[in-house]
Amino acid sequence: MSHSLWLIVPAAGQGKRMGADKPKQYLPLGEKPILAHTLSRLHRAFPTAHLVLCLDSDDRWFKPEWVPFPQWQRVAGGAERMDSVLNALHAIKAQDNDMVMVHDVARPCITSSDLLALYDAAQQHPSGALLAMPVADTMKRANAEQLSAVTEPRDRLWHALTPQAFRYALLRRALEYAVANHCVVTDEASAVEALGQAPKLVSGRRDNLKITHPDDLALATAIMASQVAQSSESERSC
Ligand SMILES: Nc1ccn([C@@H]2O[C@H](COP(=O)(O)OP(=O)(O)OP(=O)(O)O)[C@@H](O)[C@H]2O)c(=O)n1
Ligand SMILES: C[C@](O)(CO)[C@H](O)COP(=O)(O)O
Repeated sequence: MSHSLWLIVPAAGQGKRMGADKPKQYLPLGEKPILAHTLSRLHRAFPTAHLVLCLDSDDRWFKPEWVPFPQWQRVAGGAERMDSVLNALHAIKAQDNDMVMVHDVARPCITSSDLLALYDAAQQHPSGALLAMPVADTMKRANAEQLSAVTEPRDRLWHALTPQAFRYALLRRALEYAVANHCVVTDEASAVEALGQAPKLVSGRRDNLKITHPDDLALATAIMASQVAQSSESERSC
């Protein structure tokens, strides 16, 4: 039996660190807003998936024309990212074994190859999977005066990215457990880890940037231009 794929896109953040006059997902990258780029990348990889978009109830900027999916629904965001995702899980009519993939709206540079690799890994691993990047730099822990107090060993240390994908029943149980136990988790994998399970780390591209600060906008624009140039180059060489 084949199981449905649900794409949950938390997009109810305020973008405080960006400090713009609107939430960062509505800032333009080239000819369209960040939100439209992210949804378009997801749609290119999974055109028949069901999209669940978490938006703030007071959102004044969203336009349905930016959604390329034929099947989609809007749900209210919550106080934290984890509350937005849990609202989405409560709103959908999914089967326990359906696959749920969660992707930040603020990561518009995601590629189809990473999306498909993550999906395959999540199908194979009962505890789910997340895109991640091994830490490349020497890691310092600061003291209260922002002096470099300790160098932390970086072996087996990874940066967590999105998307992260899990079976519906597991992810819902994990986030409900986190809420009931007052654990604030910043990604889905942490909630699953709190149940004693270990999701698979899938090595992802280093250009899957989360737009967070103002200078990330120029970086994302450059990444997208380079990705477009690379894909037309590979099409020409076929
Ligand atoms: N209550 C919240 C908070 C965040 N998000 C989403 O979670 C993702 C990751 O959050 P982050 O990059 O921290 O975005 P913001 O919360 O908007 O940024 P900031 O922390 O600077 O305010 C984003 O896609 C954001 O829209 C959400 O859906 N609901
Ligand atoms: C989910 C995430 O993007 C993985 O890196 C990240 O944890 C979100 O964190 P934030 O505190 O909401 O920026």
